[in-house]
Amino acid sequence: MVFMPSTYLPPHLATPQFTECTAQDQETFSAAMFKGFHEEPSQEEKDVLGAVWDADRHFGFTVDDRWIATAGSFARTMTVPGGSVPVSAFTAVTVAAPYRRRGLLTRMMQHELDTAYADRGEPISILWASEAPIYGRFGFAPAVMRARLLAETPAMGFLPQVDFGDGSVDEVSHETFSTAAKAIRTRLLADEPGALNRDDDWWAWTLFDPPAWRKGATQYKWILHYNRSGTPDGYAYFRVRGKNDVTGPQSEVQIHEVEAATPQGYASLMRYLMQIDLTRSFKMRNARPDEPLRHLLSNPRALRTEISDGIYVRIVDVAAALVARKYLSDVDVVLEIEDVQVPSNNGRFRLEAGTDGAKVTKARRKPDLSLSDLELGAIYLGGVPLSDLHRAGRVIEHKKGAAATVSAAFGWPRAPWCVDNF
Ligand SMILES: CC(=O)SCCNC(=O)CCNC(=O)[C@H](O)C(C)(C)COP(=O)(O)OP(=O)(O)OC[C@H]1O[C@@H](n2cnc3c(N)ncnc32)[C@H](O)[C@@H]1OP(=O)(O)O
Repeated sequence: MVFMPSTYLPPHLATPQFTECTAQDQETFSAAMFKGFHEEPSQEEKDVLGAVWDADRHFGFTVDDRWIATAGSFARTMTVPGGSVPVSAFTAVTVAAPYRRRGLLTRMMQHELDTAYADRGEPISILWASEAPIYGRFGFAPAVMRARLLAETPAMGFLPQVDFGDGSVDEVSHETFSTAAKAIRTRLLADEPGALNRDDDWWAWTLFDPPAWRKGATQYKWILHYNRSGTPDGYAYFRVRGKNDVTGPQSEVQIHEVEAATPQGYASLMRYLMQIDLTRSFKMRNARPDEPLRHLLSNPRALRTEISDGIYVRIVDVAAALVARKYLSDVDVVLEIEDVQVPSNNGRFRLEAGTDGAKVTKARRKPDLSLSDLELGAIYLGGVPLSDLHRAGRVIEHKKGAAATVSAAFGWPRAPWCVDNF
């Protein structure tokens, strides 16, 4: 006989209670969350992730003191064109199978949208979507793309004019790597829209390398590029998946992150990674959509590129988000925004902006463009041109030429990119 507590109610009779986390809930909350993702992490993984966990930002639904739905966020800072902004990095979304499709996710999302700016001053919420159709209805738009790069390395070859500089690349210990990489990334962060800040705990999570995640490949190998005077100015980390067949060695290099302060450092790191003995191919699961590697190659066709959605952006407060970034050209425009979930975002906003920053005021005059929060999230980081959304019929142009003007102003020389997993 199966024992049930006397208060037990089967799912169709139970009423889930909205519940905010306390520090004491960490273990039961994360157990429910991992279950929702079909994951069974080691204690070490729980500890490393636990170090960045913030009880005050997590919530969900309980039934009889059991978590049956989870969600929450991390406080991060994201680089935006010409600046940076506090963001709510939304995550840990699960609803237990017996309670799915009863509107619990919808209620958790509304809580996030009601509190991100009003309570925490975060005008933008971002997330990685487990499945692409889930979040558009809540105003989250794919705004940062990621590229999956694959190539047979012997077929690649570098252009003769590539400048590899006069430094060198070396494999180093985790400790040496971590100290140098933190310093290099701190210098580069301001120029990388979409990138998230990392404190020491986030670095520990980023470089975390448990055997269960290697799937037959080596542990991470850490490399630095040293410039002519011997100062590290670039880094990469990667694994090698050993493979042999009758034709000989066929190992694959799996690259996780490459950062360099100079073109020479970047080219040298890439050459190192493409020319490791006994390897014949490489794979990079989350490369920049505008990864410069292709411009180094004599045979660019050897590089296969698959673009897919990366970070989703939700503008939670229109005015605060628009003034947080800079613009590539001058623009004075009235945007009419429609936002179903955040009433204060509805209406007409005058954006007077340029290379020095922006001013946003509520407007009375006729709009130049009409769009919803979803389109605004998509264009915000400069990765999706507004003119594309206009051509797709998702932005209405009331004043001829406004779509092109606003599209140019929202653009940025670098495509947004995010390699941080949260
Ligand atoms: C940021 C992150 O953490 S991403 C991780 C998301 N979580 C997961 O993938 C874990 C496994 N999945 C789940 O736990 C759940 O299925 C969830 C959280 C995705 C959905 O929770 P639910 O409580 O069932 O969602 P809810 O009932 O509020 O659904 C709202 C709407 O979204 C739709 N929807 C929900 N999940 C999906 C999905 N996976 N694909 C497409 N549509 C979906 C529903 O059909 C519903 O549509 P409707 O309003 O037109 O009827």
